[in-house]
Formats: sequence, structure tokens, C-alpha cells
Amino acid sequence: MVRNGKQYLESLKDDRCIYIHGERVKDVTTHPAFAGIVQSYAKLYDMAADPANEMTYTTEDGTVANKVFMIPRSRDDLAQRRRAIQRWAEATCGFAGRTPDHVASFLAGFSSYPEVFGEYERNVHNYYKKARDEDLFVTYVIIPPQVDRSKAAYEQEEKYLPVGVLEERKDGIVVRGSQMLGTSAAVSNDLFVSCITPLRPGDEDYAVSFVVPLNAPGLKLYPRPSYAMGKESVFDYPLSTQFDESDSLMVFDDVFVPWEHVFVYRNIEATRDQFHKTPAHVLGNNQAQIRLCTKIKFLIGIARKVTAMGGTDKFPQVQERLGELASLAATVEGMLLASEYECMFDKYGNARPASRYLYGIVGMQDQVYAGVIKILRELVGGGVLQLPSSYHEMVNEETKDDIRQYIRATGVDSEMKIKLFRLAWDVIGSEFAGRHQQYEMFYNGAPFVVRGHAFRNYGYHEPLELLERFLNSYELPKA
Ligand SMILES: Cc1cc2nc3c(=O)[nH]c(=O)nc-3n(C[C@H](O)[C@H](O)[C@H](O)COP(=O)(O)OP(=O)(O)OC[C@H]3O[C@@H](n4cnc5c(N)ncnc54)[C@H](O)[C@@H]3O)c2cc1C
Repeated sequence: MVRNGKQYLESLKDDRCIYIHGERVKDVTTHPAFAGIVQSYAKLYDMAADPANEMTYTTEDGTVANKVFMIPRSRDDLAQRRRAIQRWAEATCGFAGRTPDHVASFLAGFSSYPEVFGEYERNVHNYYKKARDEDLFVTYVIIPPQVDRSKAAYEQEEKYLPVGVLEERKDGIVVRGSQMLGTSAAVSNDLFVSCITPLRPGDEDYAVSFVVPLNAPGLKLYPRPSYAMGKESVFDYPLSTQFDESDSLMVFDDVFVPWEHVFVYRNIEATRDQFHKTPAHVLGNNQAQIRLCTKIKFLIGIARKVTAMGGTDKFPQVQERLGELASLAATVEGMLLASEYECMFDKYGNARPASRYLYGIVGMQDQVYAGVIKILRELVGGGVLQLPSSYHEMVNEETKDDIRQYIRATGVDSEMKIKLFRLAWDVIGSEFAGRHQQYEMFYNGAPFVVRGHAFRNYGYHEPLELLERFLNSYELPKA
């Protein structure tokens, strides 16, 4: 089954426990902090449910599901999956990072490589099929809260700061503690919980993975401030109002998890292997790179239009900067397509995007995004700040003529100019924009972590062979 937007909205009315700006949220679908993103996600579900968008496929079990849940078995599967993910990314201009396709990719990866989960393998399969066939929106928290990064989980000053096993029961486990940083968790159905940072011997109580519904008793969400709230119009803040996914600290106040929702239990090796031995991490990162590629294209569109509007694109220096943007965008897209073209097949027949190219771009992502923003900032100049404080000045009889007269571009009316420059500000300067710079730098791990992926996945045999061949081609001269 593929849900539509209305079904998604209904599924969120479940009395989940969210505290924001001093109050407990009664209905996440109508609360001003979340209503914008909920509507945006509802549109994604409507898109997927519309056959014209070709986002569904028939599963190995004969059911019909969204392609974002697909286990790719060929290069063509990867391409089909990419096109489905790209449709969603285009609908949010790449500004929604934790759309349902992200964790759907992880779940597909888990289910496609069962041996890692040992006795819990059936739970993984069953849950994957449930999420796929009920079209569930699953998000994740896989990072312990920031307390003391120099210590192992078991060495922290209290036992249940990161989430860990409090009690084992006949019918399941009880967990206590917290985890960062649930992007979109407030507006999803289920939460996958685990730990992707390295665990050490002694950390067994934290070496778990499981899923819980967002309304599980004892589960509490503390989102950061909303960037949508207080923004009166989409015109003034087109991204903040529509795509603020929210990020929440998740608190597990003795949450019960039935055994059928446990994937890994007190097993350090399996906690690590679920991400890196299965295709989960590559598929999740492949989704993230498809989104990034779309986002950068969108930003380049803004740069191109801003410079054309101001006539600056006629200057060679500006063309050089646009060329720099073009190179960055083409590098991201090229690496994405190369990872698909050079995909590898594991022993279960899963098609995995080639890690050299995938992690090559993952390792540069913070620099690429920061580079694009820097150039865009340079190209828009102070134009983003010579705008009136809100759309009111554009419609108020007393002020609208001044605005129309002085905020303009050759051949472009003031409404179009302000619309574009407002959008540019929401990309480079608003709180929403700042959060996105933090997001692209950290959502996948700190920069030293992502560059570690690039280091481990490059495959140095080829350059070393090249080097050896050359070194062996000459010798020490005889005396
Ligand atoms: C906007 C946003 C959304 C996010 N969404 C999610 C989500 O949905 N789910 C989820 O699970 N996580 C999410 N995260 C969390 C993300 O995974 C973490 O931010 C990331 O793993 C890095 O952890 P940290 O932020 O605690 O940084 P830290 O690990 O504390 O690192 C901060 C800095 O300290 C230094 N440092 C720390 N440790 C070391 C070390 N061992 N060696 C050298 N230097 C070190 C580095 O300079 C590093 O950049 C999100 C983060 C952001 C910013």
C-alpha cells in the first residue's frame, strides 16, 4: 500500500509527547511549529500515490510499495530508485533531509543482508515488510547525546545518559536515557534507535537497535526552536515556513520495546555491522547524495537568476564564480552517477552504489556546501538586506509605491526581485539557513568521521600498484 497525504496526516494524531516553546503539543498537524513541514510531507505522499509519478513498484512479496523501500538488485533498480528519490527531493528543493526515503533506505539495507542480525533476523525482515507495506515514515536517532566524547558510554558520569537497556523482560526490554538528534522525528510514525558511534567493551547495554512508535509511553521529544513559527507568510520566508523539519532531543523515560521490535541486543559487533556490513549505510548515503545534488542545482538556479537580474552575469569575474558553482554541482552529480554506474554486487545479489565515489563526495560535502553558500553570498551582495521587513510594505497603500520604485531590476518588477532575494536570504542568512549549514556539515557525522569513510572506502590498491610499477621501472645506478 502507498499512503496519500491525508492518510499520513491522520497517522500523526496519536498523542505523541512533544514539548516546544513551553507547551505540550496537542496536535502536531496543526501546531504552527510543525504544520508547514507536515503539509510539505503530505504533498510527498500524494505525489507517490499518483501513478503518473511512477514512484511505486511490485515487491518480492507481490505487494505494491513506494520505490524508496526497494532493495536494489541491479543497476537499473538503482536508477529507478534514484528517480523516485529525486522526485521527492525536487519537491522540497533538497531542503528536507529526513524525508521518509532516508531511513527506508537503511531498513531495505538491513533486510537485504540478514546474517548480521543473528537470532533477530526475522524481526528485521518483518519490520521492514511492515514499514514498506504500510508505507510508514521512520526516522532515526543513532548518536548518543553530547556529554563527554572522550569517554565510552559506560564511563559517562551516570549510566543512562545515552539510551541503554534498563531491564530485560519476558516480552521485551525497557530502555532509559536519551539520544540526539531526531530530525523529522516529531512528524514521523516510528523511530529507529541505535548507536553508530564506535562502542567499546563494557558498552554492551548500549549496543542495541530497535524501533518504537513515536507515541510509545515514556518517549518524549524536545525539539529545538521552530524556524517556521512567527513567520507570517511563505512569501517572506519560503523555505523556513515549508521545510523546517525540526530536530529533537529524544528522551526515553523507561520505554518498553517488545522483542519483535528488537534488531540487535547487547551485541557490539552487530551494532556496528548493521550499518557497514549490510548495504544500509551506502543506500542511506546514496539517498542523501541524490538530495544534495538536487539542492545544489536549486542553489545554482538562484545564483544564475540573481546575477542575470542584476546584470552582473556579464562581468567575466562573475562568470568565473558561476563557473566555480557549475564545477561543484557537476562534481556532486558526476560522483553520484559514477557510484551507480560502477555499482557492486554482494553475496546476496544486492546492488550497492560504489563506495569510492559515494564516500568520495560524502567526505567533501561540508566543504562543497560551504563553498556554494559562500559564492551565493558573494553574488547577492547587500541586495538581500535592502528588502522591506515584510510583504506588508509591498501591499500597504502608503508604502507600496516606494518599494515598487526603488527595489527593482532592469525589466523585472519589484515583486519578482523581492521574491527571489527573500528566497536567497532563506538560503544564506536566516536561522533556517544557518541550521542547513550545520546540517550538511554534521548530519552524517562530524567532518573527521565522514572523511574517515572516504579514506576507508577509496581502495588504495590501484594508486599503490601504479606507484609500485613506476618505482620498479628504474634502479639505483651502479657505482
Ligand atoms: C541539523 C542536524 C540534524 C541531525 N539529525 C540527526 C538525526 O536525524 N539522527 C541522528 O541520529 N543524528 C542526527 N544528527 C546528529 C549528528 O549525527 C551528529 O551531529 C554527528 O554525529 C556529530 O556528533 P556531534 O554533533 O555530537 O559532534 P561531536 O562528535 O561532539 O564533534 C564535534 C566536534 O568535536 C571534535 N571531535 C569530537 N570527537 C572527536 C574525536 N574523536 N577526534 C577528533 N575530534 C573530535 C570535532 O572537531 C567535531 O567536529 C544531526 C545533527 C545536526 C547538526
